[in-house]
Amino acid sequence: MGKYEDVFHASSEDPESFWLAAAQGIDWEVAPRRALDASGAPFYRWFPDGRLNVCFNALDRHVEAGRGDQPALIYDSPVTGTRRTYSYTRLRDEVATFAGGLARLGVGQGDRVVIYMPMVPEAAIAMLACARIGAVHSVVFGGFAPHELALRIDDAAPKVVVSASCGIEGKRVIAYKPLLDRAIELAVHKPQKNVILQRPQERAELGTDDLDWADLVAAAPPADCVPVPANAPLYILYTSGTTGKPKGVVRDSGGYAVALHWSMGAVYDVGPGETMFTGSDVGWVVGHSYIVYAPLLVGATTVLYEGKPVGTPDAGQFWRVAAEYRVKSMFTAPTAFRAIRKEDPKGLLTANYDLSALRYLFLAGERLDPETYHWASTLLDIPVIDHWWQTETGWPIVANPMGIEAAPVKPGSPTRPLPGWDVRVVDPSGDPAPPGVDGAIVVKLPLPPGALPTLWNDDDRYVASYLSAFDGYYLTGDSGHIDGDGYVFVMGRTDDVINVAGHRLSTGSMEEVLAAHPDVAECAVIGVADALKGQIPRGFVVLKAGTSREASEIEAELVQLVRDRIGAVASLKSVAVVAALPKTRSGKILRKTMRGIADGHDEPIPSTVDNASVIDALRPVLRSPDSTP
Ligand SMILES: CCC(=O)SCCNC(=O)CCNC(=O)[C@H](O)C(C)(C)COP(=O)(O)OP(=O)(O)OC[C@H]1O[C@@H](n2cnc3c(N)ncnc32)[C@H](O)[C@@H]1OP(=O)(O)O
Repeated sequence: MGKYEDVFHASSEDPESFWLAAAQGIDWEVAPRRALDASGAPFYRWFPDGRLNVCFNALDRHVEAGRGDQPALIYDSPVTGTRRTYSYTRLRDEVATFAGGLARLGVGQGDRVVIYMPMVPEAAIAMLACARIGAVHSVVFGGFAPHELALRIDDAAPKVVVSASCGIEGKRVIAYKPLLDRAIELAVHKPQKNVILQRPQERAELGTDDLDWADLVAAAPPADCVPVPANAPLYILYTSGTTGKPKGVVRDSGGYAVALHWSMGAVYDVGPGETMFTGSDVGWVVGHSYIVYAPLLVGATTVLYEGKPVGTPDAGQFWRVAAEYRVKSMFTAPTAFRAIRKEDPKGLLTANYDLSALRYLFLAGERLDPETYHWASTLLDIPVIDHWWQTETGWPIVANPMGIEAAPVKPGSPTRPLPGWDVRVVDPSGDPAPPGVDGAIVVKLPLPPGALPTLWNDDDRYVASYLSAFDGYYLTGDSGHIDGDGYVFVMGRTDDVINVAGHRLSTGSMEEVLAAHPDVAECAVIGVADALKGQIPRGFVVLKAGTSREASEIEAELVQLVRDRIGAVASLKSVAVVAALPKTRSGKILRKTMRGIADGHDEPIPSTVDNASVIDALRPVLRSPDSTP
């Protein structure tokens, strides 16, 4: 057996010993004597008798161990021309002070704090400050519109919201405060205070419920770490479901800390004093896990980058960051690499930088197409590691573990399941699919430490969404197959969630927005293949009888409506008014057929179709987004 097989075998034969051994990488106030508590199955808990503080593990313990002068976080912002290095001591002190400020505002253990911020170090400081005092943060991605922020505020019911005066998107300055004000207006729950980081690019006008970040910290005494039970929630992170209401993924403290710490060595091969650069956003789980928590938990240096892979100002910025900070592991989404390749197809800009420290490129967040894989691995001549995981899981499910053993790569596959993950593929009746045959990808319960224990305030939805399709298994919502060598191939989704530039979005929630337009009788939104973003959404609407307005006018309104309600991140740029939508005889819209045709496949027409001529009429519109019916 190879080393991977040995480790995997150890994790599945005796998970209790395996995870208790991994737990030794964490400093506990009370060390756990048990790993798994299955007494409440299907709700599983990890390290039920342990107590810890995640912020202490991320910061204080490294200072106490003599690493206080080492860089913990490097802020690199080409859009503002700023570079700032936080040593572990400085980051610990700034986090402790902000935590003291939050405590002064009445935030205590278990209270929620919503963080709606651009990619500035204060976003990470606010997250760690919550962890320090046992508060639960919920970071909302800055590309979401007020309506989406309001939904999250209502669900999380935060005492305080932390935000900034503005974000910077390429060359555009986006004022955040009006978006926050609008969200609070829309929300039923009203936070007691908003803490606003004033940025020089655009200062916000503060109201009576607002506090300037600088004023808060100026008057705050530093707060100590508050040890919490391992099962205390560290954060809530919302993700798209099949309806407009996002799902609040809960992350526990102990299991997450153990899993992330273990993954840094086993998967990413990054340890104390080494540097990781994750080109993502703190609003996504990749940002939570591999910009903020995991690198700090192991005493590494993390790079927090405010900019884009291209255009800020050029396609060489990721190489610059890698060279300047001697990055060992770089992690980003395939879309970022497709964008770089589009701008610099031969990768000529790499020649300007010393990439000798760069050992690995990790890619996740969406399917890695073989072309991008080959381009990146030929250009960089280092292992390019596709890996697969989800907001729900918190850390990778399937990956080629660089710290254990590098397996031969099969382009199109993220390789084999990591220890802790018993991944299966099943047919619709729950029977195992034979090797190479596509089906639903599921994971046998219990999920390992770090994965979601439930949804915020919604155990029923947790069971209904993830556990009820196949008894004893977690439904990933992804489809694919496992080949004869145990390699997993993730091919797509089984629901109406789409992946646009590594952003997980619900077509159902976009349909809800289109359907709310007064002229729309019915609609469908589908995700179609896109060379740059992987997938993009396209909308199709049928107008109410008697509507006499210009179709183009309504189409433009609908595009704007989705942007206003969900946010720019939805990337819905094309909505077409059509005469009818294809349906089955029972009235179900044939979205899968529409998607197949739009993607240029020879899509079979289902025998249940009500009126095949509707499909014929729609075919040219589906094939070309610009053609009119
Ligand atoms: C493994 C578990 C997971 O999957 S966690 C999720 C992992 N996903 C990621 O890390 C996301 C990776 N993608 C990216 O970083 C970006 O999409 C990259 C590749 C950099 C491209 O960025 P960009 O060119 O802005 O395209 P986009 O599709 O992201 O943006 C669409 C429109 O939204 C806007 N937007 C984006 N972010 C913000 C923000 N924080 N605040 C305000 N607006 C934002 C963009 O500017 C863009 O707007 P517009 O349509 O051009 O006007």
